[in-house]
Amino acid sequence: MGIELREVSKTFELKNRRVEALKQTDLSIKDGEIFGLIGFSGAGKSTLLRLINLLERPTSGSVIVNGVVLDGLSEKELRARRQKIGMIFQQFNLIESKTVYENIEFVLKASKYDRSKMADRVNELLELVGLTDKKHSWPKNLSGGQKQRVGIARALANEPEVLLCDEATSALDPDTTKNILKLLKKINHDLGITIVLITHEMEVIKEVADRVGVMSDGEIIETNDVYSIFSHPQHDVTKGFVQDIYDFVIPSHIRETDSSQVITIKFLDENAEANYVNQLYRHFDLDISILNGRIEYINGMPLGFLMLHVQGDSGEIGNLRAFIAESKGIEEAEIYE
Ligand SMILES: Nc1ncnc2c1ncn2[C@@H]1O[C@H](COP(=O)(O)OP(=O)(O)OP(=O)(O)O)[C@@H](O)[C@H]1O
Repeated sequence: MGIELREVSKTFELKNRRVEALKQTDLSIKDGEIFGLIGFSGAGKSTLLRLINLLERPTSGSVIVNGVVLDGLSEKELRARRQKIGMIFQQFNLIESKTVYENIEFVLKASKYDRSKMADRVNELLELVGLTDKKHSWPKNLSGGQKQRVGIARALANEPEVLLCDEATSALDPDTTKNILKLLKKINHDLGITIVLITHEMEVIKEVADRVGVMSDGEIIETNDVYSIFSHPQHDVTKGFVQDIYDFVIPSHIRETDSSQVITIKFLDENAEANYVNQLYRHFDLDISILNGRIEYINGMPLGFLMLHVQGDSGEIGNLRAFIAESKGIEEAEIYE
């Protein structure tokens, strides 16, 4: 089950030109995972996301959600299926003239929800997103985070199997972003809902996603689990995104020569926390000073970076590099400019 895009493409025909927003793409998103799509503006993320619920019709190919071929459905069948695919937006899309309670109730009314159970369902949703005390508030009196919580409650009203998030945290400050991402993780975990989110921030991917697809120029150029994307990015665009989290620059006073070299080591898995530096000091007759260092935790697994300034005999520096190359779980990192 899950979400399958098979040879899907989308071209917009404008008056004087065609825009190939999504080139022919195959993508499988597993049932119950949180899949992140990252890319620069114009990469095609929104187009791909909107193809999953057929808000955009594909120019070619098939969209299959939990075994149902969406592009084979009639408009009426599609409307019914769409209730099983919730969506939240950067600008929240609330109805300003309705209270928080009425905003959620509106979605249930539109789907002809059983009237006798409606109040209970709204209250349950308010509880789930932590807004019970705001149920009679107006959208204009809510913070951005609270507005997005209403958006999430609306999207979950009809018990969807899939939740699509279109830059859902881009209008929020970092702390509020973290809280909303925590809520999305809880929803994914407790309700088993598959989540697809698009973002231009690697922090969001790191915080919440299980797997990630990197988009550039209408294509998914790289797909992997989040740890692998951070530890071994392949494509230059991916390397650029990843570098943002350990933004090391070589200090300008350091002049690199044969006997003065900057080496950045990457520590993988449990080695990220082991004390390799002591070993390096002990084994090599070199002056080693630490210029920068950081450990990231990605889905609970550590990934460490350590930038060293190494001075001494160039042959011995070569030995140190060979030691790093031979040691399991550590390797030299490229510094992507
Ligand atoms: N309805 C449309 N009509 C014409 N061109 C469109 C339409 N929607 C998107 N595009 C074009 O398709 C390309 C991909 O746009 P899309 O919005 O999918 O990218 P994105 O990665 O989501 O960017 P952003 O982060 O800025 O939203 C862009 O060149 C965009 O101008």
